[in-house]
Amino acid sequence: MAIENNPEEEFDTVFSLNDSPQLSSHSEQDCGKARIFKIIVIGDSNVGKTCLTYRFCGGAFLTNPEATIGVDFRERTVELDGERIKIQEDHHFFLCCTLYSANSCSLAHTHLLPLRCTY
Ligand SMILES: Nc1nc2c(ncn2[C@@H]2O[C@H](COP(=O)(O)OP(=O)(O)OP(=O)(O)O)[C@@H](O)[C@H]2O)c(=O)[nH]1
Repeated sequence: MAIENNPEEEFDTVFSLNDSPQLSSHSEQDCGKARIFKIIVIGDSNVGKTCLTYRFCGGAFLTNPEATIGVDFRERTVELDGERIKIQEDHHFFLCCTLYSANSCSLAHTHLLPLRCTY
């Protein structure tokens, strides 16, 4: 069973360079303790990638999202079976375009791609 963060205390997120630095509360101390899982979220523009990841990492729905240019990055630490696990999430619009052209398939929904796990 996963124990979720208290969003107000442990919401780790890194927004794009244009956003306020006060929103980031990433702790360097956490990096060495938790196993890290990286996830890529891809999908067409305006399908809800930003809101989905913000909701997962921040515990709240983003009411006024702006279009993401390039890549957005957030992370969240959860406790699973007594182990601290850090989930790092990138969401990409450009990668989606690349996959869309390569596969000639529709990416009308948000997709989650597990990338790798590091210690
Ligand atoms: N009704 C509804 N609207 C949603 C939901 N998730 C996101 N939206 C709306 O969909 C629009 C796009 O959401 P974003 O999260 O910015 O979408 P995105 O895929 O990150 O868009 P890009 O940054 O352009 O790639 C916004 O107006 C959101 O308010 C949802 O679950 N339900």
